[in-house]
Amino acid sequence: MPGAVPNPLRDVLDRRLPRIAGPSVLVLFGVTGDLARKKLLPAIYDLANRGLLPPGFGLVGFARRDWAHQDFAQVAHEAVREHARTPFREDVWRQLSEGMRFVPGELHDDDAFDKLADTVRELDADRGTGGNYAFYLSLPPKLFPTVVTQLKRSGLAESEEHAWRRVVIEKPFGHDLKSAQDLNAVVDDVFPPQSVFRIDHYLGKETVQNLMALRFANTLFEPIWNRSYIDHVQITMAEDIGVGGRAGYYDGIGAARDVIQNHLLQLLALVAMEEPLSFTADAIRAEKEKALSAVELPEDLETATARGQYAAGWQGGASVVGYLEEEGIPSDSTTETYAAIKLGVNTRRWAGVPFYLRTGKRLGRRVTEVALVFQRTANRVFSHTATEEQGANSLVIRVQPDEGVTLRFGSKVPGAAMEVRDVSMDFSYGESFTEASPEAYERLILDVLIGDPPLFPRQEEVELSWRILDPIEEHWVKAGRPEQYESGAWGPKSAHELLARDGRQWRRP
Ligand SMILES: NC(=O)C1=CN([C@@H]2O[C@H](COP(=O)(O)OP(=O)(O)OC[C@H]3O[C@@H](n4cnc5c(N)ncnc54)[C@H](OP(=O)(O)O)[C@@H]3O)[C@@H](O)[C@H]2O)C=CC1
Ligand SMILES: O=C1O[C@H](COP(=O)(O)O)[C@@H](O)[C@H](O)[C@H]1O
Repeated sequence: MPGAVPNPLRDVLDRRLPRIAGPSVLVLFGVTGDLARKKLLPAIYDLANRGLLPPGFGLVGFARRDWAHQDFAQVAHEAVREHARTPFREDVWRQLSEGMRFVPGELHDDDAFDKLADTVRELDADRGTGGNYAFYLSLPPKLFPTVVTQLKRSGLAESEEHAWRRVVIEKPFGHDLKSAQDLNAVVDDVFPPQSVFRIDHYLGKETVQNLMALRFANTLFEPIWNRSYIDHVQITMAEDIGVGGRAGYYDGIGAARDVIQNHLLQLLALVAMEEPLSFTADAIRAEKEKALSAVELPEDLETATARGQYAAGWQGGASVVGYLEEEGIPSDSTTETYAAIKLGVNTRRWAGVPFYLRTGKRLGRRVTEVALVFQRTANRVFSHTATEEQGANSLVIRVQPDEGVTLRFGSKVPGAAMEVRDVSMDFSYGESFTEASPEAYERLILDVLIGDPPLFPRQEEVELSWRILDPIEEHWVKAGRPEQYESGAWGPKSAHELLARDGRQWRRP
């Protein structure tokens, strides 16, 4: 019986069937923010355009603006025109915008929440969304408990028996272990675990999901995916943008809490974990949790970490201001905009293999990649000069923007001499697939509306990640001001020294 054959990719194959959201209302908090404008509203339109939202879908925005419904629809229209991936279609937009409502208010204001509850219920009745509501918290993290408490107080969190409620919580979930546990206690008091969707949008990226396909659907990589062959792993998330208009959110949070605690440690978990029993949420999360539990911090955090703050410089042919001169940033801020850390993973597969993680704003260019750098061969039969242009073999998963995978290895240079030089074998999504990659938020919002949890970290993963980061953050508080680095360069000197001490260097993506 074919269905009985164990096949870990079966769940993925099943996903080729169209998955369409059922009737529902999505309530979006923080609708005027950067994330909502650039990603969430365009993703909702793209889902509608692809026919993955039901015709009666409702969208309610909430923010501190004196807007009428049509003002919100106008803002959403501009966001969609500017950032959506699919072509603009008037009929799709009309249907979507007919289901849009806006409620102005402060999150602490009970009256505003009561108005929100009335608006959602009226829309539900108008559009026939069956009492199914999802609440998306695209807000500064300190406001998450307030909203969850208000959802309970206003009765919005409570559903009739036939309907569902889901809450989507943006990252970072807390700012340390204790606050993550406190936040979870608040959330847990209002929503059952299966209704809580902690978003880490990196898990929605095709290239990140492909890590599992690459490893577990091929015979080629897994046998060498271990300490016997791999010298070290580098995980890089570099951005060329600065803090932009997000001072209020970013200052005091910093690069490590903003993206290492979540995106980069999730990438580490996907690289380090063992093959899950299946692609169900429980099976994947269990393996990621084992990997995160095995993470070890080096003893000397001073030499195993680096952090920096961007100074003025040149980027894309223009001069840019330093972090301390950005609007809304205190001139004595010690928030880091660059962070690098060295971690170990104490498992049979990885013992002794360092994982170097780095992220920063205002770096040379925008690129995210995972590079597995292999041990060098003895090169016994080659003269030193024959291999001087050869580096270590590497397998690079190019997460973005040039999505694909590169295998780098040495090859004979044509000619009479036996000379070896590095060459690349490339897989590029654009060339290999006719199907375009959906934007991560498109995939994740759809999963929320369908109620499909595998791409959402659970509380245990969040807590394990804070356990890794907390001692580093504590060390940095004692260490004083972060080192300045020039905008447009590749981070502070201490980050380069971190690898140089180990006889290695950062890849230049
Ligand atoms: N921006 C990004 O690229 C990404 C962001 N995220 C996450 O998304 C979340 C939001 O980030 P981002 O959009 O960048 O933040 P912004 O600072 O750009 O937006 C914050 C939003 O929160 C609203 N808000 C703030 N205080 C209140 C309040 N007291 N009452 C009502 N509304 C309030 C603001 O509304 P108002 O107009 O009233 O001020 C605004 O809509 C964060 O958790 C962040 O980590 C995750 C991945 C990427
Ligand atoms: O989570 C975040 O991610 C964005 C970068 O996202 P990407 O998908 O473009 O890599 C980052 O700018 C932001 O600071 C952070 O909160």
